[in-house]
Amino acid sequence: MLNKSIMDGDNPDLTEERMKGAFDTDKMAAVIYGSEKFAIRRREITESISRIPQLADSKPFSFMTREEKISESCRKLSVLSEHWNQLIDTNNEEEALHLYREVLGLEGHAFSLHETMFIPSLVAQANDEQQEKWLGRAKRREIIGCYAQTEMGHGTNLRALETTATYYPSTQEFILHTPTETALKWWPGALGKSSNYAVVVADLVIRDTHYGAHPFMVQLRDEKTHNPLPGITVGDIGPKMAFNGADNGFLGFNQYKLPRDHMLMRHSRVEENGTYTKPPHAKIGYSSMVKVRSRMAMDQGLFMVSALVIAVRYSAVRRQGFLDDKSREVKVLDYQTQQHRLFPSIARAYAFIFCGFETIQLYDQLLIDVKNGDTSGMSDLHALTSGLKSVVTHQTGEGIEQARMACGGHGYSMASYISEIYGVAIGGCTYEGENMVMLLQLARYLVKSVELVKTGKSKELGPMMNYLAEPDTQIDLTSGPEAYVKVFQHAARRQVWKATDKFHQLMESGQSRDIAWNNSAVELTRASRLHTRLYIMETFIRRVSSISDVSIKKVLIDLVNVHVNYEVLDIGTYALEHVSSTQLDSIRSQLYSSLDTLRPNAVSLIDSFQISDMQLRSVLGRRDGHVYTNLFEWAKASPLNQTHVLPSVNQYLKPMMDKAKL
Ligand SMILES: CC/C=C\C/C=C\C/C=C\C/C=C\C/C=C\C/C=C\C=C\C(=O)SCCNC(=O)CCNC(=O)[C@H](O)C(C)(C)COP(=O)(O)OP(=O)(O)OC[C@H]1O[C@@H](n2cnc3c(N)ncnc32)[C@H](O)[C@@H]1OP(=O)(O)O
Ligand SMILES: Cc1cc2nc3c(=O)[nH]c(=O)nc-3n(C[C@H](O)[C@H](O)[C@H](O)COP(=O)(O)OP(=O)(O)OC[C@H]3O[C@@H](n4cnc5c(N)ncnc54)[C@H](O)[C@@H]3O)c2cc1C
Repeated sequence: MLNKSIMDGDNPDLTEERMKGAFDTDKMAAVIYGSEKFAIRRREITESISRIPQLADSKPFSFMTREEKISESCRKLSVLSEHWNQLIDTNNEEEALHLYREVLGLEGHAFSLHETMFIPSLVAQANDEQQEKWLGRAKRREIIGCYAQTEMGHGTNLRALETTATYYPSTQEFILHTPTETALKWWPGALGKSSNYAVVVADLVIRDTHYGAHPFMVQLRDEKTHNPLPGITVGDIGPKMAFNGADNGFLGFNQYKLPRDHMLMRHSRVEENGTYTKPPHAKIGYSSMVKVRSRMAMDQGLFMVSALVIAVRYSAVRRQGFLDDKSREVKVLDYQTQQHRLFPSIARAYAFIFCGFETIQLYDQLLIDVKNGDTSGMSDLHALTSGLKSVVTHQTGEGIEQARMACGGHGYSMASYISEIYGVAIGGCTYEGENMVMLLQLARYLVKSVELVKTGKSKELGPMMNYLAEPDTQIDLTSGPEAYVKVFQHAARRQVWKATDKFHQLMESGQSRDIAWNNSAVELTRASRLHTRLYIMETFIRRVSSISDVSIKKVLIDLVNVHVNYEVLDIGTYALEHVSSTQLDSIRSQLYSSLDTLRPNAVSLIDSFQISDMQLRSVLGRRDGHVYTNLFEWAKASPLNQTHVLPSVNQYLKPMMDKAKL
């Protein structure tokens, strides 16, 4: 049996799809998750969780109020705390994240920022003594932490953060203060009600000199009573578009005293007498953001996959309309439009995850290099992850929304759960740097790279930038996926040079640097997107080329073909400058035939992600495919259906109708 999801009693339409799969889904899982070892560990963890009934949702999550969701996730966290060491290797971040996803899903929880930003901030920013003091406690979850940087008035422009940390040598203390309403910390996940500690980013002030954003370890609540400490105002910012299981919060300080050694001092220092030592790289304090951005291709890929698991499985059991055979309605997955809606997103999800593995490794390496005093890789990774986070979040949003529409009416129901996935994923366009802003960060790097080429310093180009110095060449589209890479290289190079030229010309015409930049910004963001999409395509092809298993490689090449054809058509207006409209027509035909080729493996490709029903929380996406019976059961569980007549009917509608009858 190649598709390891096949089980007796499943919907026969799904079983039929799984029987068609031409590759072993366990082997594909090993490719997706980077190693056979981790793919096996994922399955073992999922299996162990299923043997602990208290870890299951106590009722359908979509019917819970916000308060119930928060309480439910805390209940599960307390159950988890009894089993942590048996379930996972607690030093393995990927195992921990898998456990969180399986048990707590994606709507957020008390530890939402603890693993992803609080601990990483301590790892990257605290010195050895500080790590000794806090890291163990954080890892053992004796304390709960978050990352409090954004303020009501400023999130993007970190240089304008208003919260101050003023150092007084006489007492060897910092005074944290929130000088205005707009200086309130606003948005940090799990800050409002759960966390008792935070890494707070504040403007360091010593003897009236402002040194800018620096991280501080701050206790917010009493460890015994959990009450806010004197001088601290903290609370929840209210319901959001999604992610409502998390208590994103506000935080204000009223002349709050903090001992000197609570500034995280691995890279910059304040001595007892107030002498300041600056860090080896000006932006080293931003590393927690780079860490999260380096994870986002992977995490967003998994969000998109969740929506696709639901939409593809449902499309295989949903029958509507006819093709040739008029005796039985077809699976909607057989419609070309449905395939065109879903398959390119499957390809992107695979591509994002492969990129994600690469950037996570790059961050881990950078962390080691920085600890050894080498900060030279920071700019490259900042540029790469800034572009990648922006492109993947945007395309993930598009892909999830298409998946929702691909499920027709039931896709709009919370029974599909796709709207929740969409709401959570789309937050990624904003958090960790608003997408336009981050595309412009990459653009700075691209412009500098063109300037290097223009001044004959191509040898100094960073990784992935050499193509900017190469001349356009003839493209032979019959030469395989590499030809499509060439199309992207041509298009990205042309756009990067065009945007840079525009920026330079505007400055030469007398505009200041900042105004010229702003007047070139749309073209610059286009350049960043093309460059990033080129990187995604190259990584995808490189990863697939490295695979040795024949059946896995074959289906992934089919997926690459969908990807390259779709992507080139998607940038048609840029591509037309390098390929003819006749060539584009032939790419279109190839795309349609690549959709056809992929069709028999569609269900196995998404099954290979091995996302459990517990995590999916979707009636439409159930592994067994028994959608309709369970849809009815799900609706019956609605609180509205627990009584035949609602109090509001007796209170308002009935009197109104009775009055109308008089
Ligand atoms: C969730 C956890 C648990 C389990 C997970 C399990 C399952 C997942 C399921 C659910 C999770 C779902 C959702 C998660 C939910 C919530 C999200 C979580 C966290 C969110 C956190 C946050 O949002 S934290 C706040 C983030 N804020 C930002 O990103 C702010 C953006 N702004 C900036 O970064 C900066 O202000 C700026 C870079 C835009 C500008 O900085 P500035 O100092 O002004 O610098 P510039 O003048 O522009 O540039 C000067 C040079 O410096 C270079 N630079 C800038 N930054 C860096 C850097 N980081 N590294 C290296 N170099 C850098 C820049 O390029 C310039 O270089 P030049 O050479 O051109 O001069
Ligand atoms: C779900 C979620 C979770 C979050 N979690 C945390 C957290 O844990 N900790 C934390 O500290 N923060 C958190 N945040 C805050 C988040 O990081 C910020 O909202 C984000 O960085 C964007 O900043 P902003 O809100 O100031 O947007 P703004 O900068 O006000 O953006 C508004 C508009 O202005 C544009 N704009 C701004 N500056 C420029 C520029 N220089 N050039 C061109 N256009 C520009 C943007 O593109 C956007 O269109 C979270 C946010 C969300 C939504």
